[in-house]
Amino acid sequence: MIELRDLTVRYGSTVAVDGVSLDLPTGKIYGLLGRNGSGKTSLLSALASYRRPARGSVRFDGADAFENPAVMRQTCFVRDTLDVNDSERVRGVLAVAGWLRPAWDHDYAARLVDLFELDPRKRISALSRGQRSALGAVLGLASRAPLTILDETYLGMDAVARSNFYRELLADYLVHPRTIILSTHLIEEVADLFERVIILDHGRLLLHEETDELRGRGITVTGPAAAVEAFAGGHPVLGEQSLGGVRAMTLDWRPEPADIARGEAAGLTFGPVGIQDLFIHLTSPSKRLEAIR
Ligand SMILES: Nc1ncnc2c1ncn2[C@@H]1O[C@H](COP(=O)(O)OP(=O)(O)OP(=O)(O)O)[C@@H](O)[C@H]1O
Repeated sequence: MIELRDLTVRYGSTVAVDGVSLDLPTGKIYGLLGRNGSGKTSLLSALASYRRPARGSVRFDGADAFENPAVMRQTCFVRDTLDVNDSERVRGVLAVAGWLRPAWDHDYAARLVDLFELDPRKRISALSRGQRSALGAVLGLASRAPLTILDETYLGMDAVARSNFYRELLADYLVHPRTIILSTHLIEEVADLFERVIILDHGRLLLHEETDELRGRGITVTGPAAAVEAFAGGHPVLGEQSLGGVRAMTLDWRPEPADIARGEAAGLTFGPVGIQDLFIHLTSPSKRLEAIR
């Protein structure tokens, strides 16, 4: 169990993380979401002992995490800076990771390097943005660290590389379960990987919930625009999209089976709530107070 208690991170007078308390059972994939500047990187930096909290604590299985060598060996924090020397070569960075990381898998790292078409001889300074991201993904996955934190590392990757990354992450996690925290703005793309979702808003914890429960908070109804609008009645709308005469509306409402049957008879189809719609709804300024219900 990872326990955050009243975790507070400050930069001078800026409070980046404001009294966050969270219990994170190990062996799950977490999605950490929040708008720009909401405190995600600051929280993850404190979690990985990169930054001393101004107040509060992080405990791993009861042990204080800050600058605790035993805990730090178990933690792999990959952020976009990669924390490597730009004059280093890819193969050198991988060799150091293999030396530092107790569970590093050399063969797996080599397979990932091939998959992402990385040239091991290249210097870090010569990598494109996407290649740097791919190297971050290799470092994060092949470390097999009990706590693996990926802070928007895959943002620079193209769609093919990201899809390879998501597939690899899930496949490797199923064989080697560990705690993985993914911070991302590509919410809908990654949401299927999340077992739990954590949302930060202005440094505070807005929500920590099972993904399935979140998806069940409402319903998405799709069909001819007029029928969708009639079905929606006055229920709060979390998001909507239109294409031609077809409309999809996400509603903050759990209809009864009889309502669904009535809707289906009118040609409507139903699905779960999109995490991104919910995120936008919950973090838009007027909705913040409704978040914890
Ligand atoms: N080194 C720093 N010095 C001063 N203020 C900082 C520093 N790093 C972050 N902050 C401030 O702390 C707050 C939280 O920033 P943080 O980087 O943790 O947010 P984030 O959720 O990761 O944002 P983004 O999604 O834009 O990457 C912001 O107000 C930011 O301006």
